[in-house]
Amino acid sequence: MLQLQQIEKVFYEGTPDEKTAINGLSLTLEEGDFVTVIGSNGAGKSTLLNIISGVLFPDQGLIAVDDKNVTFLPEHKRSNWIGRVFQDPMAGTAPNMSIEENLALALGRVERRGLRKGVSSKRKKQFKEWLSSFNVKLEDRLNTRVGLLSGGERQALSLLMATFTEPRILLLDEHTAALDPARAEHITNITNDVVSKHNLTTLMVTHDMEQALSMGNRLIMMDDGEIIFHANKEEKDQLTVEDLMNEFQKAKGKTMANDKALLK
Ligand SMILES: Nc1ncnc2c1ncn2[C@@H]1O[C@H](COP(=O)(O)OP(=O)(O)OP(=O)(O)O)[C@@H](O)[C@H]1O
Repeated sequence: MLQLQQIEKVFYEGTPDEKTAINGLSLTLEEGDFVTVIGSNGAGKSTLLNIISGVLFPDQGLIAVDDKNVTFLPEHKRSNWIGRVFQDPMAGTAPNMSIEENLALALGRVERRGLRKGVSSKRKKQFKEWLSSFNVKLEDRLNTRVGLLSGGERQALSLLMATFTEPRILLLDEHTAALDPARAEHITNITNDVVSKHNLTTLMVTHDMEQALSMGNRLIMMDDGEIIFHANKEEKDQLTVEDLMNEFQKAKGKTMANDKALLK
């Protein structure tokens, strides 16, 4: 359902700062695929998500969703079928608006209507149901300003806002990295639940190789804008963190002191 063909993205082309961020990358995702994306700093992971979401356009190559060419479709025209959660809990939600206003806005993006004056009681009931399914105790705080929520609560809300509209593609950009281990685990569990509940086609960037191995049905490793290793479900189930480090070394001829080199 998502096809990336020979994607190329170069920053500052023709200048001394020229940097090839994505280098002839091709990738096809089937409906319901959940791909974890790992790679060293500057490997091109965020650029890849930015190109899929229309924040950036590629210099070359083609992006198709459900066989429709969307390569140069602007970001705002993709927002009704792409959900995205960022690393920064402050991103993706409006801090001065309440939980219910944020949810209504997210819904409005898809239902093609803006924020109405107030939220109907039927809608409030729906919001409460959605929130309680996430087990973060936000269902009785619909009128709380989002800026007052903890990082974990905000990430849960962002994840809900990115998924309750059942987007065609869900993009997760290190969305648990800024959280303490207990909260990160909770968001990880919610992510697994919501992705499987809606059978969402998902790309998740992470620096946590354990997480990359335990989540999803496919894994890709990137370096220098290329996919240097790809594992399907069966292969992934057999892999260890050490295997991933070996693959990285094999592909790049680099020696790593420890997994931090790939993780961070
Ligand atoms: N807007 C930009 N302008 C110029 N260079 C950029 C821009 N965005 C990314 N780059 C460069 O492109 C390369 C890939 O960056 P990208 O952020 O995609 O890597 P990443 O794999 O997400 O890294 P990290 O794990 O550190 O977040 C890097 O060298 C980066 O400096």
